[in-house]
Amino acid sequence: MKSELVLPAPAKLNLFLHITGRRPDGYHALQTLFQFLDYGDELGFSLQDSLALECNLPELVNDDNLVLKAARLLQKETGTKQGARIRLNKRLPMGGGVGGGSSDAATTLLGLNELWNLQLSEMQLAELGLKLGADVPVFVRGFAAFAEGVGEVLTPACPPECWYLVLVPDCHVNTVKMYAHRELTRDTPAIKVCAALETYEEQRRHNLLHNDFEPLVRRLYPEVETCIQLLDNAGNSSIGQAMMSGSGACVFAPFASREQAEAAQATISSDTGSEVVSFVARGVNTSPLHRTLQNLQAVHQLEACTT
Ligand SMILES: C[C@@](CO)(OP(=O)(O)O)[C@H](O)COP(=O)(O)OP(=O)(O)OC[C@H]1O[C@@H](n2ccc(N)nc2=O)[C@H](O)[C@@H]1O
Ligand SMILES: Nc1ncnc2c1ncn2[C@@H]1O[C@H](COP(=O)(O)OP(=O)(O)O)[C@@H](O)[C@H]1O
Repeated sequence: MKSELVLPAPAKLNLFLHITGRRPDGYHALQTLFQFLDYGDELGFSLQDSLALECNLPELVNDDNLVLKAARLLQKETGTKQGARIRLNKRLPMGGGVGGGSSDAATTLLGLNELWNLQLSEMQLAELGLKLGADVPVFVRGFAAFAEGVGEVLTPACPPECWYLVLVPDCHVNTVKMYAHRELTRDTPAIKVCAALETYEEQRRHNLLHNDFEPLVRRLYPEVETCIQLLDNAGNSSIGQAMMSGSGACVFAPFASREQAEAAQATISSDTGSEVVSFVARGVNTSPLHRTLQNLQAVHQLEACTT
């Protein structure tokens, strides 16, 4: 049995999201604060001659899957003839605003870089990642960040690592359609990088954080509006406002402890007859992917020392 490299593909939250303009190429200029969650998909990589994807959701096995796109891009850029069997265990909601597809792509870039011993730097992989999607670079770099540009200009940040209750509304929000919507707010004044974290702290204390997609998505998708209200009603012990992540549909509220987040989750479950899908996860400023890779490297170094 060939050994498998097993790596996490964590979710992200946008702790605020400001759209500050529209570029000539149609992409939007953003300012957003990314934090990872210790919850996500899992991928397994093992060497074989050709490239093949397996998934617990068979409908995801197609050429448009970002995992296969990332693997092919890496083959093309490096000229490697190596292949891989890639196993994707999908847990994250799709089109949920928590970056599942982008995170899968980033984990594939880092995983195959290891498996195929390509020795590309994280900067090189982040540049490749940007060709796959604006959210891929932050997952490749693996640090919580204040992001600008289209989401790829990253300044490390350390927002509090609190616990989040994330609700998954029963609807799929199309990111492209939301970006193209004529009623989207695109003129939020830009803030300076050096002031961004102070602004975050200040706005967080006064429940003034905002996501420019949120008013539009709440209006177009009643499921999202309902979930925000559920969080507002159940979140007595919440330490901040309920918000939407990315272009939706997921919404979240922060808590000081796992127990408090789980208590709010239980209240919502009993109020709704367990109809709303949700999960509790911790916000982390270093990606679980990078922690796993560092641990693997430490094990390899130890093995090299003892043999
Ligand atoms: C909204 C955000 C916030 O983090 O997240 P999600 O809700 O998708 O998780 C991201 O900007 C989503 O990034 P991502 O999902 O990687 O977008 P891409 O695949 O690069 O782009 C999909 C389409 O969205 C639009 N797009 C994307 C990023 C951006 N800064 N401006 C845009 O206008 C473009 O029309 C593009 O063709
Ligand atoms: N590995 C993947 N996981 C999830 N979605 C993927 C994947 N590869 C491609 N996609 C496509 O990308 C779209 C958005 O994916 P996703 O990253 O889950 O959304 P979001 O960024 O809103 O969280 C999906 O609707 C799907 O069509």
